[in-house]
Amino acid sequence: MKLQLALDLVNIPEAIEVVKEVQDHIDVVEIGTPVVINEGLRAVNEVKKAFPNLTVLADLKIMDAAGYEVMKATEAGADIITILGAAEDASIKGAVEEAKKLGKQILVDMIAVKDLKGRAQELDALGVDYICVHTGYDLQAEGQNPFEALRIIKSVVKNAKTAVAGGIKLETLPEVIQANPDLVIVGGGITSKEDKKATAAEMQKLIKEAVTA
Ligand SMILES: O=C(CO)[C@H](O)[C@H](O)COP(=O)(O)O
Repeated sequence: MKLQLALDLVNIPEAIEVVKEVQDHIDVVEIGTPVVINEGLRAVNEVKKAFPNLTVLADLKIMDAAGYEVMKATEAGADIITILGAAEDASIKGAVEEAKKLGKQILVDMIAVKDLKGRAQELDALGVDYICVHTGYDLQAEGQNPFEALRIIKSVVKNAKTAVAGGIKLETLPEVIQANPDLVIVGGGITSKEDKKATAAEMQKLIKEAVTA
């Protein structure tokens, strides 16, 4: 089980500062969709250059022209690129094919997918690397969380790794860990804290304890 830090509400220098602080306690750093919208793929490039040993995920939430966008994110230095589960199968196949060619990975974000079970099974058969349940900010604001969705996809996904995102905090991490995802994605649960390093370290500790238990 790995820990991914999601950076959404920062510019490039701020992103680099946050990663400097927590780098010893995370496995993956996500350049969030708002950062890519504000700064472009340059954000992926700058963070990868600053932290070549960290896995960098570009949260492009691709919906179309998938092969091309995966190629551009890869050129910028991304190791994992996201596509939406709601995209056409042709787009998913294009993303997977391009990523495999370039030695990169595809994470499918299931945000807004209604038939989680059915779509997860289809995506699993299409050879994606990760299937991620995600309660976005707009549904978090309505009090929703991704915990039940994680249990649903865990019951059907056979080949892909599973991931979970959406408002996860130190206090809710134990419940997430219990469902045993391969990747736990945390944004505000770390970035909103005064002591980001200590929070990430505590999260990493809980994950390590669970993995070795
Ligand atoms: O992709 C995202 C928003 O669309 C976020 O990166 C993801 O939800 C994780 O951030 P948080 O833990 O703050 O919810």
